[in-house]
Amino acid sequence: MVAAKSLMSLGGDNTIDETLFAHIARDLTEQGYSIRHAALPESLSSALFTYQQEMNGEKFIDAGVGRGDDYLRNEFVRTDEICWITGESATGRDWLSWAGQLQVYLNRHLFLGLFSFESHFAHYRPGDYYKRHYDAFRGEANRVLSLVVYLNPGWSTSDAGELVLYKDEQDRVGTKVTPLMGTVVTFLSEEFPHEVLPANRDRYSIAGWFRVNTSVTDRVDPPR
Ligand SMILES: O=C(O)CCC(=O)C(=O)O
Ligand SMILES: [Fe+2]
Repeated sequence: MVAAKSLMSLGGDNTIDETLFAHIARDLTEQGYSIRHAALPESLSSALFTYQQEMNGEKFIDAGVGRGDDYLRNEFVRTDEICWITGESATGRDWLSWAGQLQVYLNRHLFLGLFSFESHFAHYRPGDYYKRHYDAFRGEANRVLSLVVYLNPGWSTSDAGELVLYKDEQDRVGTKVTPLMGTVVTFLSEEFPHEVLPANRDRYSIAGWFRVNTSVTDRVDPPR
């Protein structure tokens, strides 16, 4: 019922593609990360692109302020600006619904116990970066799976701004991901250090995290 509803709200050619979810699940099982090109449903990425452009920077805040989780962030390591996606707009809801379906699929097939999802738009101006970091620290945070999608049509190699995903603490080479429209990256938050290299043009993306529920009697986490 819920699935049927969000399918309808995506409309047009934007049917939920379980094949993609299956590929992501297999990638995660085999290697702990997944990089899929031209993967996000096209009408969803173009709606997100338009929405993001129309916000015109007004709702963005410097990354590193604004949420309880920000102990994971630090202005010395990142210079981008962000805007949390709350589901106030139809486009935001379509995005959250798509991520929700991925969550349900992964829980069903990989038993990850993903409990909630949070995400934000990010804007890296030319020269902005996010130094090598983990999205979660082993045993400390409840972010278990990171999800990044890119909203940059026509990105070329000379635009730089790649995500570099390292396979472990020792890896200094990594795998470079071009932040091209429609690419979907998923990885286990505690396992893979990664960084965003400076770009030569404005770079737009959505970064999100699936969390497990680590609430205890006197502490609700994630916060309501
Ligand atoms: O934009 C990207 O490629 C990754 C962003 C990131 O690592 C983060 O926001 O934690
Ligand atoms: Fe990250």
